[in-house]
Amino acid sequence: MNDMSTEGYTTADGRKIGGTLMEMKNITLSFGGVKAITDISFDIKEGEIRAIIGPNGAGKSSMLNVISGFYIPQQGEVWYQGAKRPQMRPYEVARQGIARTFQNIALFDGMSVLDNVMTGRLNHMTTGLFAQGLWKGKAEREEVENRERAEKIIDFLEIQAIRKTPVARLPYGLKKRVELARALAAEPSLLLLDEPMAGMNVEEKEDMSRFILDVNDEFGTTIALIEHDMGVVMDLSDRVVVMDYGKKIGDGTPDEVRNNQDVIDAYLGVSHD
Ligand SMILES: Nc1ncnc2c1ncn2[C@@H]1O[C@H](COP(=O)(O)OP(=O)(O)OP(=O)(O)O)[C@@H](O)[C@H]1O
Repeated sequence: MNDMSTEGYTTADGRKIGGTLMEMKNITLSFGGVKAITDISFDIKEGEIRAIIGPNGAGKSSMLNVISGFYIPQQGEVWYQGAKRPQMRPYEVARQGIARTFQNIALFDGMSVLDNVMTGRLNHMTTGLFAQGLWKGKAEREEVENRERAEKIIDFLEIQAIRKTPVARLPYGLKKRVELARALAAEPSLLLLDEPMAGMNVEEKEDMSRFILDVNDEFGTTIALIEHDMGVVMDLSDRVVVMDYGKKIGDGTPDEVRNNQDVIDAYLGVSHD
């Protein structure tokens, strides 16, 4: 059965957005007595930058974890590339082309930037150790391709100068960029960013915003990001889902969401720089 909408749209800045890539249908997720997500539905279209925002504890991380297969909702369906997704482990979701970054950086601290980015290529290594022994040529070709791809992304995100540096020595903002590089190395169809700007200073936030826009523009990558800070995402996103206490209270373009009374109420008294 194909439930994929072909309906796209054109953004205010003239970019063409395609049909539905992912659809969350009536998702409900509880932890014991705590309902983290209550009956939420929304879609993500090909090529768009889609944000999920909301105050503390709204359920944003839980939703990202449902998309990436870390949490299995008690109710609802996840549709991806036109098919209902069966229950899957996170590594299987990753193999389907969904890559993510984490709120708390999850890199290999002792390894160089290049080696960390190379770990993003693991899903593209078809030759296992045994096969590498039998078909040395194929394994070598694959290694060269993987390296070329990693280097291309390193150039693109302007981290060439630190490609040999162990990640542990990098400042926070650069670590976040390396994490983005690693996720991109997987050539994802859908890139999930978990609070990519959290803990950053204004300049780092501006850099990260620019890289997110450039990635979307250059590689056509569909991006879904969650963010606490409403101001940051409004300039960046094509459409925004707003969550509050596990419920969806708004969904639309940044302008629509900004003028939504429920959203204004939810954010009143909540500081967001
Ligand atoms: N593993 C868990 N076990 C129990 N409760 C959880 C778990 N994860 C989240 N929750 C609860 O679910 C609700 C939603 O949390 P979630 O982390 O998804 O919100 P959030 O919008 O991402 O918040 P923040 O902006 O603070 O990161 C909260 O009440 C939280 O305490």
